[in-house]
Amino acid sequence: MSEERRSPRRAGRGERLVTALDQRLPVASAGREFLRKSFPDHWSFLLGELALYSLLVLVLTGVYLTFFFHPDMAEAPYTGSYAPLHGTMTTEAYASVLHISFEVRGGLLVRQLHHWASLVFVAAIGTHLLRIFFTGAFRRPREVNWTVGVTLFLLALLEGFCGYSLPDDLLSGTGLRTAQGIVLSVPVIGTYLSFFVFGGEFPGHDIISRLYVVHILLVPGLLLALVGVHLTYVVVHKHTQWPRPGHTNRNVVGKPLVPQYTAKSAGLFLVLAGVLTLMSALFQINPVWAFGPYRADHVSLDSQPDWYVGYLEGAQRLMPAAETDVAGHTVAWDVFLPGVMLPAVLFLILYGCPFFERWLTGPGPEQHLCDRPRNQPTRTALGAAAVSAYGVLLMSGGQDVLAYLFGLPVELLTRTFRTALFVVPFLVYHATKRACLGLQAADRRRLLDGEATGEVRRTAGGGYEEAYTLVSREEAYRVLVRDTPRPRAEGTEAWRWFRRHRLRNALSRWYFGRSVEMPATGWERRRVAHVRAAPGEAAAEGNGS
Ligand code: HEM
Ligand code: HEM
Repeated sequence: MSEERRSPRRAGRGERLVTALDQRLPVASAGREFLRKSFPDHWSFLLGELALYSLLVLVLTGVYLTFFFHPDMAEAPYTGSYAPLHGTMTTEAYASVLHISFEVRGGLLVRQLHHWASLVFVAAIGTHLLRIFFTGAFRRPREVNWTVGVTLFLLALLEGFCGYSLPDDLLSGTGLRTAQGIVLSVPVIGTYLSFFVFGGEFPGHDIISRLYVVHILLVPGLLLALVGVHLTYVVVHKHTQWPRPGHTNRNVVGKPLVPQYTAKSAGLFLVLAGVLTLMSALFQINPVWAFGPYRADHVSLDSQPDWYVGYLEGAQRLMPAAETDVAGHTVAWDVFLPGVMLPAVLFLILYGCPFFERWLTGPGPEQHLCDRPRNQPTRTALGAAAVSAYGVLLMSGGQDVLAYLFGLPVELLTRTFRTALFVVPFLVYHATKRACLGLQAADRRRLLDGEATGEVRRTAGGGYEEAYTLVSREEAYRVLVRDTPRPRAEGTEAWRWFRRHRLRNALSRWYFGRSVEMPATGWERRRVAHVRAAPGEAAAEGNGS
């Protein structure tokens, strides 16, 4: 377990206040070590906090909205202040959203703030997940925290979808209709499930009030409880950090929680809240009055879900029509595969990531230093390919809008995206892997030949040469300290033991087999001798298994 680095310094005002309170109420003494917890100074560590603070904005704005929102599907003619809809039959829910938007003081701002915050929330979680993935911060001992994180991601998507459906406008109703189609496509139990969820025929009279309970009670409760578990794990395991001189697998170097980190973090919250408020004041989002209330026989041309659900929509649009009859039950593969199987497989893969890598490496030491993505070419290439596949699906979800915008036939775009879904990730995988190996080779060259200073010198023989300097100690350390698990090799004891595990061996060679050797012996090693660790620091390449 890591130990935190302390340096002598004067206690700040915040710390003195805490000490004074602690003397009067000793409960805080238990948290003393917590107050001195160090936080590494790198922007990518702020993504998790961005998710945390957008969640806070969501809870605050969401509570305000609950004062005015009516989760009721009873219909009545609209009589509010938005004249174009006067006399139109709308549900109570829809009318209350118009009421929030046009009559409640600050209502529209808070609604827009809630919606913008939800988009930033999911985006922050997504990028946070990618940072954890690409730096290998899910490895031992953080596997369980990764699974807590994936569950948070799942809940966030569910929460966003429920919220989006609450206003009962044409767009949210179209989304619910799609969701019902997906539920119906579940073989054998689909019809019963749909009746159970919607309380009868679609849309019924219950779905909004049910989604409301899920949206304001069930999922936020689970989210907040799991965020608590998630952050407790972060405190217990301590942060990962980037390799630099003095940053080792056994310590955490950074600013203490109180006062420096708290100030920085509070600043981040204020900036986020300010930017979100500005966006909500300036940029319109989800103008439900323009879409009109939901009617089962209406659909607008460019109906689009929020971006994080767009990949599912895209998958549905790309899937060719396919149905089979099995023992009197219709299996609608064209809805079931993209609507149920795709997200299920996606999340299973996400849950499995740390365990898959662990299975390939076998038991190993705890890893507290972040991987530079280039040092794990296969993992990085797989991640990049997955992101590109996600991008293709997202664009396919908007294929009608793209067709309209560029004057292209929708069928042409559908066929193009179908091909792209297979070709693009394949190309991205290979290009990324090559790029990672190329970057490693460039690192090695820079270590051995030094860095060009930009100075050109005249040699004694009359020629010209470029001047080089040795790379800095910090840079060399960053390159040399890396985790390079070896694939299982034939002929060793381990190989004999692992002969029974052919699949595992083959996967291990594919996953860890390609990497550029860094200077390790003889003159090469002497060339980078200035990087040799000071006492107490991790030796160069000492972090590998
Ligand atoms: C509601 C959503 C989430 C919140 C509020 C949240 C918050 C945080 C915070 C504040 C940290 C510490 C700072 C940092 O390393 O960024 C953190 C670390 C971590 N998070 Fe999340 N997170 C969320 C979702 C996720 C997801 C979706 C994953 C992965 C699937 C994940 C995995 C992790 C891991 C493994 C760490 C430890 C990283 C390290 O020590 O470097 N989190 N999270
Ligand atoms: C935690 C993540 C949350 C997400 C991602 C989220 C997302 C959303 C979205 C996208 C909408 C539709 C907004 C619109 O009409 O433009 C919405 C509506 C709503 N949300 Fe949330 N929300 C979250 C949390 C909460 C919480 C904690 C509460 C209450 C305690 C809440 C209460 C509401 C209410 C009452 C509405 C309907 C009002 C309206 O649409 O104007 N939300 N939510």
